[in-house]
Amino acid sequence: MNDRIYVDSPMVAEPKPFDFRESFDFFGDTDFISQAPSNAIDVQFSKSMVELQDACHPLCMDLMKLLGMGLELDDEDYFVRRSKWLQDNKSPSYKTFRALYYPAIPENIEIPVGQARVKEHSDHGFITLLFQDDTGGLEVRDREGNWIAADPIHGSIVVNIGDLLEFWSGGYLRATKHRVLIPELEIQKRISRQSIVYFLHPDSQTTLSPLPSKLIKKYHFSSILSGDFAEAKLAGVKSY
Ligand SMILES: O=C(O)CCC(=O)C(=O)O
Ligand SMILES: [Fe+2]
Repeated sequence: MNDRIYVDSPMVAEPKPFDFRESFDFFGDTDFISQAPSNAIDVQFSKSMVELQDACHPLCMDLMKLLGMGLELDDEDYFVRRSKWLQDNKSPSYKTFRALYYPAIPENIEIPVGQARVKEHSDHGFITLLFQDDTGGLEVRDREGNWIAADPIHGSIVVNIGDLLEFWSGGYLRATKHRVLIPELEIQKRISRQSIVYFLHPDSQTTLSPLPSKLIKKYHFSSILSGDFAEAKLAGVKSY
């Protein structure tokens, strides 16, 4: 499961609003990168990305513990225990570390009405760590449906709840809807934006069964493997 995926978004010639960005995903076991010769630029880039990804793991562990405590689970390590990839890079999981680049929009391209850098969506996984530069444009939706600007705060990251955690918690925790708009100021429209996102998923073999939490009153499902849930999401299945 060694994979690096480059996704190139079309910049022009799409009739409807499209996502205006490029991304580079690190998925699966990344050990092969540290063994690669270190002269090529993309290898340097990859090594830095993997270093940053690994550096996130103590934080991932803390956040998982906090979620366990917040849900009043007797075992506060409930989520940590189901994410063996935190210690063992080879433990299969759909976790994905993504570098995003939103190119400056050239002056000769008219920005269509409704054009976003990323359209409204929620992420598929457990939680997402989101690092953004100081360009701005990221917005999150609250429970009342209002959009709130998640303005960049130096030294901070945004943590979003994903579809998998919404499902696993029987809807008690809601997946955060978010989008990235093109800021109004003309000058800002013509600069690029960068962000890095870390989509966390439990180990693929983890069974998502009702959580032992007194806070969750009702469940509408019995169980599914985390890997099957992620596959279904990637295949566009909407019912989860
Ligand atoms: O670039 C951002 O700030 C958000 C990216 C995002 O939401 C995503 O890739 O799922
Ligand atoms: Fe997202």
